[in-house]
Amino acid sequence: MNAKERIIVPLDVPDEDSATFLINKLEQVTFFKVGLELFTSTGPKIIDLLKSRKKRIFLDLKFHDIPNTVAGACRSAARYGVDLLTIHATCGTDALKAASEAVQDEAAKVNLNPPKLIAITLLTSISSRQLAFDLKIPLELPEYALAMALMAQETGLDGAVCSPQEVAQLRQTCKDNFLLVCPGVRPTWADKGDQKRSLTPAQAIASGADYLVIGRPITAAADPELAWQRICEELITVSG
Ligand SMILES: O=c1ccn([C@@H]2O[C@H](COP(=O)(O)O)[C@@H](O)[C@H]2O)c(=O)[nH]1
Repeated sequence: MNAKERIIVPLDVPDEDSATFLINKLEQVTFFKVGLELFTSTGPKIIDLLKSRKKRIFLDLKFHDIPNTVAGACRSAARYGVDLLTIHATCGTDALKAASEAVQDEAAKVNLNPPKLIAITLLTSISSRQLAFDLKIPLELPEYALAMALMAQETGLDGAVCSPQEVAQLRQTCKDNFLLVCPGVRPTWADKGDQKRSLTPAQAIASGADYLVIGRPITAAADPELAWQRICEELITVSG
């Protein structure tokens, strides 16, 4: 995979027209993420639109519910034929197993490739202080993120979402084929915004990330295509 294919651009916009505008501006981008804002607005229409443009799709709905409910949601998502799908690791092992079985089973029924089901370890907007004081979790942050990733791996998930600051440790400990997807990535020239545990794109790839989710540094730039190209050039120096 070349550096460009490792960048996933989130379409964090309110409607189909705004999404279409970005997709058109970013012609060379091959992988887009559809999250809560856009999917809640457009429903599956946006999936059809991206497929008609031959784009890869990360459906980032971050399921978090009881086993029966997440399994049902995963069945519905598996019918879209998307590439990546998220669930919170904190659903626990029963829900993760049910979700994983559901995507495999439903995709086979409809004769599609199952989406890679990946677990959110700890949102990249959470700091160590918030982990301790807001979430009341007594572990150190890297230890907690690793525990969530290992639980996901043991329950049969395909990968995890983690911040670039934890990815080296997860890469060392998890299996080679366990996908590691990093949001919270920021070039030195971009604003961090609400992201608390960021590294640059080149640092994240050098630390072992398979994919980088990079949104506002590209989508909020005056020239999104130029911002994307600048990031690609920075990445080529580490991954070719
Ligand atoms: O822990 C997480 C999980 C998902 N995200 C999503 O990634 C993008 C990041 O966008 P930026 O504009 O680059 O901050 C966004 O869609 C989040 O929902 C995350 O940031 N952290």
